[in-house]
Amino acid sequence: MDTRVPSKFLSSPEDLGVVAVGFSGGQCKPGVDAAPSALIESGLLTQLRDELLYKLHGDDTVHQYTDLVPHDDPPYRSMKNPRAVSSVTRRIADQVYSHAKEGRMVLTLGGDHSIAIGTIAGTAKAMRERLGGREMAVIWVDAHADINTPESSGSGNIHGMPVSFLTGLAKEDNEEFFGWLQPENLISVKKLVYIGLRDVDIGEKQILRQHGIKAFSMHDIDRHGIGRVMEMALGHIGADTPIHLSFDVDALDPMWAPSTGTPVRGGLTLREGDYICECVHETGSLVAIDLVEVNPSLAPATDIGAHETVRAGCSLIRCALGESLL
Ligand SMILES: NC(=[NH2+])NCCC[C@H](N)C(=O)O
Ligand SMILES: [Mn+2]
Ligand SMILES: [Mn+2]
Repeated sequence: MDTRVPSKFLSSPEDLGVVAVGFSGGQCKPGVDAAPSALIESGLLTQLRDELLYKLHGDDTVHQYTDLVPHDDPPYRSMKNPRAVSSVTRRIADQVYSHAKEGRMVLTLGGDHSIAIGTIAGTAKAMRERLGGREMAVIWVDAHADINTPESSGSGNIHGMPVSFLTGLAKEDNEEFFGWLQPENLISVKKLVYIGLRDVDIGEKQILRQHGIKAFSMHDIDRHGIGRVMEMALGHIGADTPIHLSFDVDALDPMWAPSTGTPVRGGLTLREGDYICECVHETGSLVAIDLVEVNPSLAPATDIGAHETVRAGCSLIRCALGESLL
């Protein structure tokens, strides 16, 4: 049954561009590159086609981007695998842009969260072009803020830095190291909203405070409930702004999503995660969604964990794309 809410900013909202990114270079644990295949094998795309009635574009093949990963990629400004992540995200930006400029909804299956440098760069540019220069908003659902600069990062893992590059807080002129990001690829810190935070580095807290970035931590969700938090989050963005939803599966409690590289206890229930996605769908403003950091090879104790995490990821995506309960 077609239960989708009419879309405000897409010219062909029933068309879904799918980008499957088998890339793990933004962090050090292998396996997160296998997530797109695991999600697809569990039937995600079939469900989107047959149950939610989307026309899928792009392909079922998972991009490995091996042609873009150099043999030798020494750190730069303390970033690990900087050339690989820069060139892969640059390619992703083109892929996402080409779907979004056609007025399609875009679904990107990661991969680690560094890939959001590409997805958001792609939609931000397409929305500006399609909507007369209008800025897009980003809802970043995550245990982490991923807003370290190369200098503030303790790990050097670029999956902890995408938001600093996307907001222009981290700057770099060299094309080899994200210098390809142009003003039209960036988003404003005023249009960024976090939900689910509970493991934020000291340097990141300073950045959030200094720029007055809207953030709803797990504490806020405990205090107000997820219903009120979503009202406040969407109220901050406003009804006339396209939304890119970037969902890190580690926002969910490890009880629901144990197979992920940097799990943090005290997270969202699966129902709260689904609710966030349903509310974003209901706005009619959603233009793109990323699901990242599912790592099927990290299954504590049994491989039931991997299966559960993949299932949770599929559920989040279906909710964001209009699956309704009744
Ligand atoms: N996308 C993620 N899971 N990010 C985790 C980031 C952890 C830590 N803040 C770092 O910068 O390394
Ligand atoms: Mn995270
Ligand atoms: Mn993240």
